[in-house]
Amino acid sequence: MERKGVAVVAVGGNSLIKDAQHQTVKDQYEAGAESMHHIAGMIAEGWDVVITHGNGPQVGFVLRRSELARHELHEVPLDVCGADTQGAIGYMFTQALYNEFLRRGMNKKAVAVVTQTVVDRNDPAFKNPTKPIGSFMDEKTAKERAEKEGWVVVEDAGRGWRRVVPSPIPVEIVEAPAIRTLIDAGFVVVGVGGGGIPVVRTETGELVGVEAVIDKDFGSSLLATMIKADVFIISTAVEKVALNYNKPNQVWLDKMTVAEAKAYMAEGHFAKGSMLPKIQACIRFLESGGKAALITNPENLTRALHGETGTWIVP
Ligand SMILES: Nc1ncnc2c1ncn2[C@@H]1O[C@H](COP(=O)(O)OP(=O)(O)O)[C@@H](O)[C@H]1O
Ligand SMILES: NC(=O)OP(=O)(O)O
Repeated sequence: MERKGVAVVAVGGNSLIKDAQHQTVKDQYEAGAESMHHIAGMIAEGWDVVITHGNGPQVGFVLRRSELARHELHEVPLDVCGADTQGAIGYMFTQALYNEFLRRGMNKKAVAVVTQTVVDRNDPAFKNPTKPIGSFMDEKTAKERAEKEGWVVVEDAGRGWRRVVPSPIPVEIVEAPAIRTLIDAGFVVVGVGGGGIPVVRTETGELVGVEAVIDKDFGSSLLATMIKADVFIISTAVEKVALNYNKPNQVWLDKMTVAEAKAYMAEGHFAKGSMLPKIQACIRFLESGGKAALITNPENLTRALHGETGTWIVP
């Protein structure tokens, strides 16, 4: 089969948790399997794929479980909670892909890589938590937790209140060379879950975990740069990016250049905490030598790769 190139596909958190009523492991498996079904479609067409994913809700659930059990068991630091989510989501995705390849009669294998992401220990984000994790709460519960448990809480994009933690900028993906080697050997890789487990380098060059959650779009974009991916794809809930999103004069975009994306960003078209980091992550990839970035939803991945839909961002 003709090889089309290497694609890094960042799968959004909403692909795993549709709403507050569908959060069980079974629900998450089914939601993840749906995305894997669409990604298997692009693999069948010849793309070599690295799948990355969010972990915002899940890492908060693991942390909360640890806090609620502290009268009986040791607590789990946030970096280890992140590692736990990579394992659980990596397990779900690779199993869903295994079953998908079996059904399609495809000779492909998927593997999940526990991934560490180096951050700067002096990143100002450590003093200014911004990354929402875990469940949504009402304002009263959020304020009580802030008071009693020392949480920092914010109102998250009109959807309710959430706990926030530091989210430093990723500097290096430690396992990027291993991921590239696996791709070159024909594996489908699941990696950089939750943007990678945040670690810092000590003065002697050793790695140590830190309490933070990296933005998965930024971690995924850095991986795409480091492995020289041909295309960086963000798979989220919308088929295309819009100007004047959700307003009467909304316009869907087929394509924009980096310069146009920056101008639209300055005009405030992309919401902070949702579309803005995705556009910024695409710009970083393209300004670091990447040739093309694409934002679309899982069901339109192959159509978008044929140039029929999605929003393409080019240098
Ligand atoms: N200009 C825009 N165009 C399209 N979607 C937008 C825009 N601004 C904000 N959004 C919202 O951003 C969402 C994607 O962000 P988010 O839900 O945080 O992603 P994910 O969980 O997939 O990483 C879209 O589903 C849409 O609701
Ligand atoms: N780590 C991260 O960015 O996760 P979400 O995309 O689920 O918020």
